[in-house]
Amino acid sequence: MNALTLPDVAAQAARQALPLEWVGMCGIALPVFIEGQRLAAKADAGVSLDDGDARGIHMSRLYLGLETLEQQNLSPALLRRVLQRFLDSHEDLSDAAYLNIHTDLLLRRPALVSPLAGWKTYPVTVSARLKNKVFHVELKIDVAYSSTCPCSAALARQLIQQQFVDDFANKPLQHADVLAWLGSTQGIVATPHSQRSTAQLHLHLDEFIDELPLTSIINDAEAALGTAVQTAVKRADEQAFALANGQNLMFCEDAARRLNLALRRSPGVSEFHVRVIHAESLHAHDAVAESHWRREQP
Ligand SMILES: Nc1nc2c(ncn2[C@@H]2O[C@H](COP(=O)(O)OP(=O)(O)OP(=O)(O)O)[C@@H](O)[C@H]2O)c(=O)[nH]1
Repeated sequence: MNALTLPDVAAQAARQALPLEWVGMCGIALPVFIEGQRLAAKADAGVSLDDGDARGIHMSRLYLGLETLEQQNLSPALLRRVLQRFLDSHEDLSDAAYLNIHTDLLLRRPALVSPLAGWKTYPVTVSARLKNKVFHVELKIDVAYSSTCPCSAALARQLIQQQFVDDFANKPLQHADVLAWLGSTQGIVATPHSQRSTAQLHLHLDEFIDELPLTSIINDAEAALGTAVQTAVKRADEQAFALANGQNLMFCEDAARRLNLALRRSPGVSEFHVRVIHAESLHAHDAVAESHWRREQP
């Protein structure tokens, strides 16, 4: 056996005494359980280094502190336990502990009309912090949806009206002729442009919340928008999607306002910031709107 002890550089004094706000590891691969599903995740784990004289933190203790995340459903209570373990393993060094978990939530979504269903991924980040015994959790969720430009729709309708005037001027209107005209590209001469769009939701949760309201927030956001992107699609579903788009024409401002009004009613949410991005098909750039809300303190 080697009688030499292993050198421990972290235990040495720092060359330049200075506290640090965050020290840790980013991008640690691990499985997590969310709503009963085992998902591949990446974790960022860190603590503050308040003892400015200490050379370093103990990375391995943070790494090992993540172990319980593999076995139990991700909940605020579990996150708090992990953060407390970070602090307990860094007594006299750290006052604050941080954990981000990045994953893709997989939800099975039904088709609009047909009995089909399929999977959709929602990029999610769960961020937790424990500082001076105050625990804080935030969620970031991306929700994809379709937006049809209301201006483009109005301009297209005007062209269709103009075409109607041209095609039926000075002619007695026959029901069958009008019906055929309505079903032709010669009659419906223009269509509005739509784009795949993303709502980036950043939510602060109440301190004593029991569960992470991931699915309910996604459901609230998709219901508010009315045009969530679909999974398995037959023609009947596509037609229902066309109707949903026609009945939910949206500028990015409309989408941001809809989300704001819906999310402020979501239980357990104390504050949020919404950013919607319409990846325009009219332009080569995006249309973007942001909105913020914070519950008033009683
Ligand atoms: N603090 C720190 N450690 C690092 C860094 N990069 C790699 N490490 C390594 O992380 C490893 C684990 O550190 P510790 O947790 O202190 O390991 P240990 O001293 O064997 O474990 P304990 O006995 O629990 O303190 C060490 O081998 C460090 O060299 C860094 O930038 N900072």
